[in-house]
Parts: sequence; structure tokens; C-alpha cells
Amino acid sequence: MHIHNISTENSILNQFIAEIRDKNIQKDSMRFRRNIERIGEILCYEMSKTLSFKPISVETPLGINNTFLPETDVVLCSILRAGVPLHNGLLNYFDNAENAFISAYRHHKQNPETFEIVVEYLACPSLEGKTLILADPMLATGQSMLATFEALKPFGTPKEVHLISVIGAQEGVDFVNKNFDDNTHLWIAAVDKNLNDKGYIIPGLGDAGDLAFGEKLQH
Ligand SMILES: O=P(O)(O)OC[C@H]1O[C@H](OP(=O)(O)OP(=O)(O)O)[C@H](O)[C@@H]1O
Ligand SMILES: O=c1cc[nH]c(=O)[nH]1
Ligand SMILES: [Mg+2]
Repeated sequence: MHIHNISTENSILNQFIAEIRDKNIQKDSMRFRRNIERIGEILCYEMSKTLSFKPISVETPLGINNTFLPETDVVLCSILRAGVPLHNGLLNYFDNAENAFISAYRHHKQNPETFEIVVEYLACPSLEGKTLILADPMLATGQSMLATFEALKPFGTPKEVHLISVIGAQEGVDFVNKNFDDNTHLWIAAVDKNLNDKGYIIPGLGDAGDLAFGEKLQH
């Protein structure tokens, strides 16, 4: 796997990451969602540099400009719920992309420290020969990313696969590195060292879905 940790170089991205982590700024859920969206824009801009491009000509009012545009069809797939604001950021740049949505949630059994990933909802176009971007802001154990990717397999074989995430735990990065093909790319804005015994990233930011959309009842 090709791992691209974008925050190894200082940039304005640091400010957006600091704000989504800050427990006081998090109280403003609109700012939280907007920052996730902005981070999505930065990550997909970086990712776009690896796409294949084809030459095109643009006619201006005064002449011809020769340039290059991406030549692959892009499918954006986000993992509900927390993936929604990240999806909006990706779609702000890949405005002609097709879109897929998939749900994944942690189902806690009797023991609150053990859970399984449940995939229930899936809406997806054909992925055959296309560029698949699978997005989820949190890469904790990496199990949601793998479970959703497995669920997408009946929709065809993508030409290339890019995982996009905002904050990961080193354990989750290692897990996807081990379980995805070598030619898969991971684009991530920050990698934290630890995962606690409930599967939360430390220091991370807390529960991204709850911060974006409010607390949910366990069922
Ligand atoms: O890498 P993993 O260990 O699988 O954990 C990451 C998953 O946990 C979060 O979703 P959550 O289950 O909290 O659902 P939500 O988006 O509805 O809040 C997050 O958005 C990922 O989907
Ligand atoms: O730290 C974590 C782990 C999973 N999901 C989150 O929202 N946060
Ligand atoms: Mg989720």
C-alpha cells in the first residue's frame, strides 16, 4: 500500500485538524462538519496528482489553451454517517463523479469492549475499470474500511482504489496496509499512536459521527 500522511509537512491543514480535535471548538457542529469537508478537499486535491491525465484543448475568447484533464471515471463512496461531510468535500472537487453510499456501524454485544461491524445499506454504481475513492474520517481499527470494501466487490473491479481518511490510529493504518492490495493508496491527514480498549483513537477527536450529527442511541 502507498501511504500518504499529508500532515508530515506543515500547512494550513494543521489548523483544520487542530479545530476538529479541540473539545471547545467541537461544540460548534457546523464548524466541525465544514472542517471535515475542507480536509476532504485538501486530501482529494493531493490524491488527484496521481490520476492519469489526457490532453485536451480549451478555446478561450482569444485563443487555444492546451492542458490535461483526469481521464478516469471517479466513484466516491463514503461510509455513513461520519463520511457525509467528508463526501461533500470530495464532491466539491470531483464534481462529475458518480457516488456510492454504504453504512457501517459498530454493534456492541453484551461486553461494551467487543463489537462487530454491521453493513446494512449500500447504493453503488458499477465500479468496473473506475477509480474508487472510499472515504471515512476515522480509521481506528480499520475494520469498517475493510468490511465496506468487501461489500463493494460485487459491483465490479476498480482500476484503482484510494482510501481517504482524516485521523487514523497507527494500528488501523497497519491493518489496512496488511489487508488491501499493494497498489491501493491511503490518503490521511493525521496518524495518532494509540487506540483505547473501546476502539477510540487517542488523542483522536472523540466520536466523529456524534460530533457531526449528534449523539445516537445504542440499539
Ligand atoms: O476503523 P474502525 O474501528 O472500524 O472505526 C471507524 C469507524 O467508526 C466510526 O463510525 P461509527 O461506527 O462510530 O458510526 P457513525 O459514523 O454512525 O458514528 C467511523 O466513522 C468509522 O466508520
Ligand atoms: O476514535 C474514533 C474511533 C471510531 N470512530 C470515531 O468516531 N472515533
Ligand atoms: Mg461509521
